[in-house]
Amino acid sequence: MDRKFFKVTDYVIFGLLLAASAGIGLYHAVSGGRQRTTQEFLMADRSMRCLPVSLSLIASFQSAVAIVGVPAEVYAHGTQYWFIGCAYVLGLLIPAHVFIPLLYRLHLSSAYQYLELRFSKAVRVCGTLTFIFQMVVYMGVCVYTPAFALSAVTGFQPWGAVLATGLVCTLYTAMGGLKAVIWTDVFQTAVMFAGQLAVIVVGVQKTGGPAEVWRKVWEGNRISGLDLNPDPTERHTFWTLGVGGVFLMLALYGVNQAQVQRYLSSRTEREAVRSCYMAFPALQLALALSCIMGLVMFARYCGEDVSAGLGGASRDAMVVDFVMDMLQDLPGLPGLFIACLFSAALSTISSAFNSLATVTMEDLIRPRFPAMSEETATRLSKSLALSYGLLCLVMAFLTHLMGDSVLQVALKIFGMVGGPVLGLFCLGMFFPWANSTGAGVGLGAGLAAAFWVGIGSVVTRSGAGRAPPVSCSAVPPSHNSSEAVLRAPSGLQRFYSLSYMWYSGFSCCCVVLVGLAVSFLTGPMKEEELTPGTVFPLVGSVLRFLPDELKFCRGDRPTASPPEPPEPPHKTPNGLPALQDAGETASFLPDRRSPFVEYETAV
Ligand SMILES: O=C(O)CCCC[C@@H]1SC[C@@H]2NC(=O)N[C@@H]21
Ligand code: NA
Repeated sequence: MDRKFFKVTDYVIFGLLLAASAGIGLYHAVSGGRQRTTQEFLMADRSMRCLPVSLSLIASFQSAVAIVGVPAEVYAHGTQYWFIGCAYVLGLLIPAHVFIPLLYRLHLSSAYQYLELRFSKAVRVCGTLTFIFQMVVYMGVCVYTPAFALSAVTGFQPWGAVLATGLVCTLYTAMGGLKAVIWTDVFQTAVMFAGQLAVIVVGVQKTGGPAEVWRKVWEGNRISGLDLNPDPTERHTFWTLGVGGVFLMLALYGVNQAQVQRYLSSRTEREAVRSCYMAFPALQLALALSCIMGLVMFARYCGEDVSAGLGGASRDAMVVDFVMDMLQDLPGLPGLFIACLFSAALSTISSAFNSLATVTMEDLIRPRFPAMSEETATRLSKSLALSYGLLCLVMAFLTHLMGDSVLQVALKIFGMVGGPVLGLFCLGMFFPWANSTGAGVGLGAGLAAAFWVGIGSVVTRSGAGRAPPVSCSAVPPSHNSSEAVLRAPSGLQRFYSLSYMWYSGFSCCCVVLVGLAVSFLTGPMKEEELTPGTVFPLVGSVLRFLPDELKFCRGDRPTASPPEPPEPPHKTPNGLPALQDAGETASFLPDRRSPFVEYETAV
């Protein structure tokens, strides 16, 4: 690939992006409460409205990985990946109506405090450490991707870009806290969409217009139909993306601290729920833009077949090469696209820093030093954000060694690590019998199973998903070509060929099944032992319809008239009685009130 160098205007645009991001961070460092308390630094004073929160929700898990990885995926395999958009429906509805109501009313700062309320301090620490591992590895991918894609085609010193990104990001995150992170996310999401749109408009125009692009992608068999193949080892089908993708979305938008912190920073529960709804169209737009970019790239290059010999990683770099090819004679636009790439990276990395600092503070440090003063805690939180910044630069280097397509690496991380954490929360919220031992053993089993299949698939090089040859004429769809027949794996080989899109669902179910089994073996939880508000009410109402002998440990309930209910709690918007008033923290002491929140109206 010939090296295309930036012109002055490109450097100016890119510099403006970094300056604007740093500026927003500085503004929040010197305005409002000047970030003097952890409530402001980590929780934005719980004052955020739904618009910035919804854009920040998108930005947190839409990084350069998606900007580069999705077009490369569509270029090589067609638009099958677009079906992950079907997972966004349940992937946002369930967080809005299950996770947010339950977590918001417990008035938490960290999602993992829930695990202590429901299970034990040990389970909370395990959940926190698992989250930290997931985000540190993911951050490495997010820092590495734009820097190396950029250096592949512009001679930009890669580690210089990594340092610039890391430093600017650490600067505004460590100074401006969650408010700065959310407002820079809003700005960076706008830059991200603008950059992708520019590439698509110019790309279509340079490839002979929409009709010509459509003809080439259609003949090149890049428009995938609805693939209902039930085989779980088939890399991308409607089932792996539309159903397996729901578990992936729940692992991110339901229980991941970066997203939960945004829900908890909303001024009311209704604002948090609304931000979930508003995230839906923005997520669909982001997905559409990156998939269309891949199609335009295919229409542009299908005759030149530049990607056949390339591996996953270099196919990612090809996307940036395509963009430079399209935009090089339009001054400022290459700079805009690079700004888009780095905006996507910055908004994800800053969210990761801030959520990592929050859980480290709230889940690991503060419980050990309860007497710590507010300003020490705030200063410590800022230095934590800084240290995580440096750690992610190290992780960026390790990513360099992975070699796979970055989209694949990121989605595997979410599956192998996010899935088990999702399982832990589901075990706690939907299965009242689950106890701490079950939760701990279940989490371990889920992680072990996920790493077994994940590492097994890398070691045996199975489930890689052959890319069909790239040519303009119609090529046979990849899944029924000859090597698929040869590839029919059996036994353990088949297990290793499980589509990585099933990792979240598979590991989540492992945690729940093992967790329940161990809980029943070691004595299931009794109703009175549960902290109020830690089990989702749906379970309570379902149990009410069960015949009495199946009722959850209610056998010992006195048959006399039940004790008079405590003063009726005031209602929340959706009819559920509020478990905790705003200021209260959830009571750790078991309470006579049933953990299944009885409520008059159906949800
Ligand atoms: O872009 C990244 O950094 C990670 C790849 C996308 C992560 C998942 S895919 C489904 C959901 N939609 C998004 O935009 N991000 C998450
Ligand atoms: Na992002």
